[in-house]
Amino acid sequence: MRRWIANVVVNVAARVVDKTFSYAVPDDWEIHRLLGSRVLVPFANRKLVGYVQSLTPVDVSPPGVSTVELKPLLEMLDSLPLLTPDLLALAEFISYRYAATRLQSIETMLPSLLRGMPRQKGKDSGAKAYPVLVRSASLSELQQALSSARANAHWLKKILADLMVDEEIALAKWAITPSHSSVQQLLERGLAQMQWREKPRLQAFYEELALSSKTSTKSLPELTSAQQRTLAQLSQALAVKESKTFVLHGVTGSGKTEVYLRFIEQIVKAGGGAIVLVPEIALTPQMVEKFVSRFGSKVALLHSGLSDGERRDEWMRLRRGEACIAVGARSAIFAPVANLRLVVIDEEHEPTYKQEESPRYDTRQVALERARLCQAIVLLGSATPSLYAMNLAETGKARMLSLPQRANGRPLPTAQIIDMREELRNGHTSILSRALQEALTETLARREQTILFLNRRGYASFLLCRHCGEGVECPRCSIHLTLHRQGQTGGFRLTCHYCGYSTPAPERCPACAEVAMRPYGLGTQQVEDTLKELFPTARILRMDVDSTRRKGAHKDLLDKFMHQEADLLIGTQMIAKGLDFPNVTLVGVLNADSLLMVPDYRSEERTFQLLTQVAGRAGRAEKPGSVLIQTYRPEHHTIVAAARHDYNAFYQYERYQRLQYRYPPFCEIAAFLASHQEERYAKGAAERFFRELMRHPAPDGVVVLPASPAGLLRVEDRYRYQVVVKYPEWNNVRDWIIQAFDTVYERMRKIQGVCILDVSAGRIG
Ligand SMILES: Nc1ncnc2c1ncn2[C@@H]1O[C@H](COP(=O)(O)OP(=O)(O)OP(=O)(O)O)[C@@H](O)[C@H]1O
Ligand SMILES: [Zn+2]
Ligand SMILES: [Zn+2]
Repeated sequence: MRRWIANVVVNVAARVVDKTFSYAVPDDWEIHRLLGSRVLVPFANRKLVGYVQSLTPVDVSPPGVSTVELKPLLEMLDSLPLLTPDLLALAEFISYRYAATRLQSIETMLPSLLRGMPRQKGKDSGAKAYPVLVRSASLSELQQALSSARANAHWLKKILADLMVDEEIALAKWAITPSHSSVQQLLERGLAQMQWREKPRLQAFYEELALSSKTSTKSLPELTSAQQRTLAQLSQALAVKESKTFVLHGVTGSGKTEVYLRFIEQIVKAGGGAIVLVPEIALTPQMVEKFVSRFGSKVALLHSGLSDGERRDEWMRLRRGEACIAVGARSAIFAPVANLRLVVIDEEHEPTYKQEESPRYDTRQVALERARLCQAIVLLGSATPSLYAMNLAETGKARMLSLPQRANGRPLPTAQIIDMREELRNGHTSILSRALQEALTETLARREQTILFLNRRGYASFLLCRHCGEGVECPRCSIHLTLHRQGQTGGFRLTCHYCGYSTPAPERCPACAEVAMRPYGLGTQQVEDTLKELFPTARILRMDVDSTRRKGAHKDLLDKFMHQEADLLIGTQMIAKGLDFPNVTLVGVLNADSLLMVPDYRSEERTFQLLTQVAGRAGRAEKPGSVLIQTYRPEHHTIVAAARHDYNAFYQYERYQRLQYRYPPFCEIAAFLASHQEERYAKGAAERFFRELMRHPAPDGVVVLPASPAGLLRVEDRYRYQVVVKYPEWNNVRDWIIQAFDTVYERMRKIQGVCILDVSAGRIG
């Protein structure tokens, strides 16, 4: 007789219990439902929830005598296992690759309502059950039943005819209840079965969208030859069924989305599933609409804008196979899509694909692993592929696909660099150069639309005393407070963009008490003011974190702009991504330099990406577009390359720099962060970690930078120190790093109790 041992990840957060615990599976349990399910286990005199990570058979002879003395599992908590085998394997990968605990890795995959102890579905669960009839006989049997039905059995004939078309139909279609005599007859004769389905709250949304766009789906555009070529290569890879990675480099407006849609259509027709990742779903409503209107409720949306209940419902629809396309932000990479054939990462270069809390995974890397486990395809799409993606292609781990022209055959907008030093020399101090003012005037006169991009929200970057030169810092973070105006006419406040601290803007300098405070550094609110003065009749919208706090505000603003109820849209990077407005012919970048000044090895890459994305919003339909880039550094190679749409020039230069100074993708970076309310503890912990590392010889090719203050020394009242390690490959350094980490982690926990050490492994891009 065969018995089973269940290896369980128990719901205890401590790092010391980061292992699986073994329990005996009671003999009468259904083993096939157990793997990946939640179970109740006895643990240190308590009953805790755990996740069954694996099952081990034990051959027991003679029957009834166990070779191991294990406590038995107490209860199975899921009727359908939450985690499929590929997700269980992926969780293992994540805890190994990003130095996270097994529990963290599993829980990061699940919607919060499906973590830990199952909750009773309360009023808010939203999932309402509705009855469906499911065909349970062959078509010929149904045909037979239909032809032998009595002439006046209208209902029966109608239902039978419908069931021959659709395998499953909601009773609502015929507006009848389960007790209807025709239904009862079908059930008795075994021709159909009654089942209950949960109705997700988002269903109404899907139905509405699908209806409103019925007309547009009829007229799908004919693919361009480049799109056709791309699709053909993807289809070929799909046919072989092995894991392949593609980097799709398509200029802005080249029709990447259409390629995703057509490819997914093929996949779904063949019974496969897909995951489509977008940087931030709230910022890409147009993308979501395209998917839902093409695929209806086969799409499940997964993102942070949903309520917990909605997220759970959407997740379960995928798990039960009712939906097969997951569209969502970063964490949708863990969507339980069955028969997964494709993962699309749109705008793969976006920083939001890196999770900045434990487990600190890079979505692109997780996607590659998941695809490997499922023999699926990964498609990394971008107008400005990241250095990471390009490196995959160069090292033979991915293949390049390209869409070098806009889908409608229109040229990319011409871009002009405006030298702001020249403006100043000529006595023009306005935030808008003369050229941009003129272009704006003309665009307004033509009744076309303009987008102005500025990378800073609020009114001004900071307040500075003209008398003593002091600024105002956040009392809890080592950063200057940003000046904000409340409402259209309200007073001014100083706000911390890190911790949210806010205080009325002082009239007198807090340091010297002089009335000499002046704002410096342009913010979106100030630009809005200036534009209202310059163009009093223009209709202006502002889009940034502050103007889009209300749920749905983002979409409302975009809809307004889309319906041409405004002439001018001012915004932060929120407006850079994926928007497709046909009437926008002018794009202005107010201060390209502010992007370059961020002290980070990625700031030039980021600048190039943002400038290209923003510029790409202009002239997307029939009318030609133009782009004006204001800068104090007109010769900077990044700005020049972006203005020329010269990706390759930028890429070659940047690649050389990264190689020369050894930065990702030519190595990986792991950072260890120690933080504490008292500076000496944070510093001490980081130093201790450094010493602990040094006690063992470093593997080849590893560089360790000694403990130093993190980018921002203090955030939310905690001092932060870090140790940075550069290494060629995680496999070779993992054990060396983890032993030092665990040692220091334990010691610090015991000595100071509150000192947190955080490990961030594997910065790859
Ligand atoms: N084959 C085609 N013929 C005509 N128009 C097309 C075709 N394919 C896509 N389009 C249209 O071209 C526009 C740009 O397409 P899409 O938004 O997919 O581009 P994209 O490559 O994702 O651009 P971006 O990177 O700027 O977001 C859309 O309005 C889309 O409907
Ligand atoms: Zn002062
Ligand atoms: Zn702060």
